Amino acid sequence: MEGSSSLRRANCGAKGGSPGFKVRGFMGQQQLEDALTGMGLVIIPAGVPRFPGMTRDDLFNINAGIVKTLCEGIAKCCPKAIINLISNPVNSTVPIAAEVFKKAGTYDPKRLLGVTMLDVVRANTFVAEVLGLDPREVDVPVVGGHAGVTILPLLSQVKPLFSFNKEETEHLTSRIQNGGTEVVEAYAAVKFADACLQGLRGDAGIIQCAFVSSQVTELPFVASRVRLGRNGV
Ligand SMILES: NC(=O)c1ccc[n+]([C@@H]2O[C@H](COP(=O)([O-])OP(=O)(O)OC[C@H]3O[C@@H](n4cnc5c(N)ncnc54)[C@H](O)[C@@H]3O)[C@@H](O)[C@H]2O)c1
Ligand SMILES: O=C(O)C[C@H](O)C(=O)O
Repeated sequence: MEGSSSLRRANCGAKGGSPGFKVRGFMGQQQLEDALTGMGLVIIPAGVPRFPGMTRDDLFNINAGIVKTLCEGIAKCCPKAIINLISNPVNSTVPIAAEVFKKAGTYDPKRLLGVTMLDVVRANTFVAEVLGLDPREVDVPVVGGHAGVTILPLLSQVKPLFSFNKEETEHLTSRIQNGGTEVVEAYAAVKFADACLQGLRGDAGIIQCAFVSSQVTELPFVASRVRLGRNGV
């Protein structure tokens, strides 16, 4: 077995038990072929996530190798599968997968996709906030890549149509481009608060935790200062 690597495989149409599918687990390089053989869709979220202060590019050295290995397995065991790459940096893991498939002679650009839907969901949410609408009523086309300035929200094409001024356009573009960083920092803050609460168990006294975002200063929930008492109050 190789570390904590794990692969999950869902079989649609299995009999009995859960309605319509069952999940099986596989571990390590030696079970990779069993996990992949016969698959029509492979979704890859394997690899390390980033921490505050990191860019997605900082994940390249580890995740590139993981994606390469998995794609070599796909080329061998399920060359016709549709591949959804979630592992970051998506801007690089998709080209890595493409090169693996080209080398194996199985490359089909229509079956290789980088997952960037979060950019669209966040764009709809942030624009809806400005317009005072439900995000489900808003449609913001987002093109380009999945990192910083490569994420390009087409604010002139928003539905319902709206003409944003320069300040709104700059604010929304920046927030959409940095939405992932916002989430990474908020998640770290929540984990930190949780660790503080765990640490308080059985302790008398009060500790103070400062959550200071390095990049996103507008967000009250990221750049907040919390005072935690013995019961987390
Ligand atoms: N494209 C997107 O929209 C998007 C969204 C969220 C996360 N991500 C990226 O997805 C990746 C995973 O993020 P996460 O938050 O789920 O991390 P996580 O640490 O919660 O999960 C990663 C999983 O990968 C597994 N893993 C590690 N090495 C592996 C290997 N060699 N083979 C198979 N599995 C392996 C780990 O055991 C773990 O279960 C990160 O690179 C993150 O940046 C992308
Ligand atoms: O930003 C990240 O590191 C995770 C993911 O790519 C995201 O956009 O939320």
